[in-house]
Amino acid sequence: MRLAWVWCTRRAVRHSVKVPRRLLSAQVNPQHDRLSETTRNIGIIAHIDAGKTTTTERMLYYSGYTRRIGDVDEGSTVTDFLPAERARGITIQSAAITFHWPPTAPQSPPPQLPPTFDTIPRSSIPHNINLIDTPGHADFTFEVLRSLRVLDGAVCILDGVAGVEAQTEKVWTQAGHYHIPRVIFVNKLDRDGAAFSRTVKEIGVRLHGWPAVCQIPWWKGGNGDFVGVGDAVHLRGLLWQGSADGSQIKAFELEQLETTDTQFADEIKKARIALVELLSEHDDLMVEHFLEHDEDHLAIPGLQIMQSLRRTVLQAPQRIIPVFAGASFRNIGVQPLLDAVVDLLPSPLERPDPEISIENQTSTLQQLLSAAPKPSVPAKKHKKTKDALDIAEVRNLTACALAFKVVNDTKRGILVYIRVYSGTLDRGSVLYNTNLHIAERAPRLLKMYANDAVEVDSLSSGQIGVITGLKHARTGDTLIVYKGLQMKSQPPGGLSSLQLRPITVPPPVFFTSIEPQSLSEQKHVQESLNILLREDPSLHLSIDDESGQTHLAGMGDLHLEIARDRLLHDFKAKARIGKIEIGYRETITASTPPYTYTLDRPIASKPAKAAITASVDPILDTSFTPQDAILTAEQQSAACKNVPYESSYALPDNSTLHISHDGLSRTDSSTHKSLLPPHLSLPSILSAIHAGASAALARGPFNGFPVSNTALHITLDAAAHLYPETTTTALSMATRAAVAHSLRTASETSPSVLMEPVMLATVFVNEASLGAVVQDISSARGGQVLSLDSPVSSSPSSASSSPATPRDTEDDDDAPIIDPTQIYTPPDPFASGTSSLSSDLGSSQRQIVARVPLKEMVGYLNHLRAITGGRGTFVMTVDGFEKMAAQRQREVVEAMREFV
Ligand SMILES: Nc1nc2c(ncn2[C@@H]2O[C@H](COP(=O)(O)OP(=O)(O)OP(=O)(O)O)[C@@H](O)[C@H]2O)c(=O)[nH]1
Repeated sequence: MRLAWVWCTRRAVRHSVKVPRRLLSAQVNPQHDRLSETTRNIGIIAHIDAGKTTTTERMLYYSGYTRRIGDVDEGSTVTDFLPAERARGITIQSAAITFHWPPTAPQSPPPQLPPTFDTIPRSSIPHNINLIDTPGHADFTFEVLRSLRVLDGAVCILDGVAGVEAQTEKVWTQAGHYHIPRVIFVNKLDRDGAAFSRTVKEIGVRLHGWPAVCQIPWWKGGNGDFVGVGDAVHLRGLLWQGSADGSQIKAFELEQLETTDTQFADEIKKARIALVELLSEHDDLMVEHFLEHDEDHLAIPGLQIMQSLRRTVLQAPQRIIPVFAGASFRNIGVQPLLDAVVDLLPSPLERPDPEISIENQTSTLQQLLSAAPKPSVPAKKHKKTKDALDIAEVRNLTACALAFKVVNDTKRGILVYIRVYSGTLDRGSVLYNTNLHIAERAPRLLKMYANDAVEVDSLSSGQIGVITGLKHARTGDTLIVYKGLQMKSQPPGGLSSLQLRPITVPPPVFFTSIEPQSLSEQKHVQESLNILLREDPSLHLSIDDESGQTHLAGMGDLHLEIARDRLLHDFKAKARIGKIEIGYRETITASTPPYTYTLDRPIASKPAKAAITASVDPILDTSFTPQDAILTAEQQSAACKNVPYESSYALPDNSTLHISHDGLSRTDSSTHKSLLPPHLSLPSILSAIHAGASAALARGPFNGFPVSNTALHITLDAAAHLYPETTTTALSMATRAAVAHSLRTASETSPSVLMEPVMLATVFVNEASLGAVVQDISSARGGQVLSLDSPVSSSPSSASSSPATPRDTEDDDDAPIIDPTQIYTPPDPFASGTSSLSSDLGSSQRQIVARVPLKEMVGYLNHLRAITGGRGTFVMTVDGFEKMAAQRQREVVEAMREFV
């Protein structure tokens, strides 16, 4: 028997399907739901090298989008299109691609939907798949997080030899945090040492869900080459043979297999029984089907099994994890995986209402659109309450989208990838950017097919697409369309502060210096850096006024290495780039008396005069958290204390700013006229002081690192400090000079101390290497081991109660404790020895959680591999910044001096 999608694939490949140019733009409002229903916004997530890019290439090929299969190792893939990605064979920037599954013939009209999917599978109707390929390397975790926000479902790819790896576990948990339904593809089953069963058990134990084995591997003759899969849902064997590109698949019904390969047929039956039993525990309808079919596990139609799987996958939290098998490099298993994407993962219509924040309070988009916004949870650090928005204001909000990625394309310029969350965004719309508070027009809208693009007239709710020609929008910005909005105006009321799924950027812990090679190069270098920053908000830029150097800070050494490569090779910027160094912070230990600085010199050839009084106090915390290190722009600019004559702000790195402005009330401006020069207002003065103070803290007096744990006190005496020539620039410069002087005085009175980033590292090793690794962490690296666990024995509850465990939980305190012996798996023909899988699992893998200074973790992977015979892996996140002991600080400072 030939399968429908085999035929479709061949036909599509033959005709090289090109998506009709106006397919999407032809959609009018009544069709949007139909389009949404047949849309899947999915991501591929996994540990580095598990085979995401290889699998994506096959998906594009079988969907008829490409004519040949790209190869990661030859650097010819479609999705890894940055030269830096192709050179390293890894994915750095997530690429968003649209294709159709099953493939549609050219010019075919949008699909008609049946009244229900009770009698035919969803995968029999062409779906519009927006696929986001995410990077696997820990340095790009933020890129993964950013992608996760716009996904409706995900395929997690596991390496069938390595099993569940550290980064997979981390990303899986993050996806769970966003309640993203997931299916698993166990890849690389063609490789020596592939262990499907062990991997499935690891899924249960380490990913905390019940694996629903939908396919089992088909080894030729029971223990030979990997040739196909046994399909427990539809009770058949699928054999990939007859064509090198994997487009021909032979299906064998169970009855046929019973005569040709009894053992395999028996195993498919066992898998089906286990599947029905498992589903029955989580889905009442499956129990009904089971009873209707006289309790015969094999008699239940495949379609009903698929529907039951879908219901359980869409449950939140997700308890059942469908597992599929294959080897994408050998072109085995990808077409049924695509069917599973369509059949099991949700459409945008089936996703929870997206979170928003509006005037620093959280709510959901639907609550807002129903014109009854009820901000429920006050955002951290903000007490301000919000009046409900005017109904008319909300009605005029015609579209709302999130810019989730910005890419500089050599051919098309800056591409802003967006996901539309409500309404329809039309070509030429004026978009209001609620992060930057500016409006800009969307000149062109595109749907991206990897390197190819199709222009469309509109993008409707649930769709992912690209806007070209935007000059300002950055990754993470919210874009709204407000009826009648002009380019220079802003939407009324709180709408101008509407943020979709706000995300906190983690603090940068590495930095490098960048200097243009010549003055004439300065402009190009600056422009290139600006693009890099628009693309990646986890990069930070600061200018060191004293040395004139620009500092670029990021999340990891690879992160900065890639930024450097992009700058030098992709943007051809001529710049000298320094060594990648750790981003320490420095903090004062003495207070200073008030110091007044008066600026009295021309600025930009115009007379300028302003004065400011500043003093500083140390905040004596010995550590601070990543949340204290980074504040959102809104948090930084919002005064957190509403005393009329005093404004207080939280600053990054656990510092604070207190401005007292006697006589100038925040709540009553009646006195301002007599006290302020006519061209100044209190808000503009406060914002100038804020900017000057932040600039002074960006470079400390001790070693030039950003200053942390410092309370700044500014006094503004309107009568003594403000002059007719006072401008906001002059005020900002005076503040900066006054604060910098105070910091210097503090540092001279009592030496400043350094604070270093400390990481929370989770290291996975074999039992045999445990001692050596623990010894290395605690002695050689000065780390503190917090827990030693066997992942099998550690229950999720004990894991989450441990402060050491970096699992950011799925808000799921009842995650099941999975006993691996209760998980069905087929036998692994290549499993070693006589030990049972569960004891293998329990004894072989150990998990060490430790806090270790970042400095000691630089280059750790190579060392770990050396002492664990290549099997050890680890993940780490910033746990906070801590004061360094005197001896350690001396060593670091000396090393820095040597380097200078
Ligand atoms: N034997 C075998 N090798 C595979 C298979 N799938 C991928 N590979 C190889 O594994 C390596 C990594 O594959 P990629 O597709 O780049 O993996 P990735 O997950 O995209 O990696 P990153 O982009 O770096 O995160 C490449 O050398 C592939 O050829 C498979 O099914 N079998």
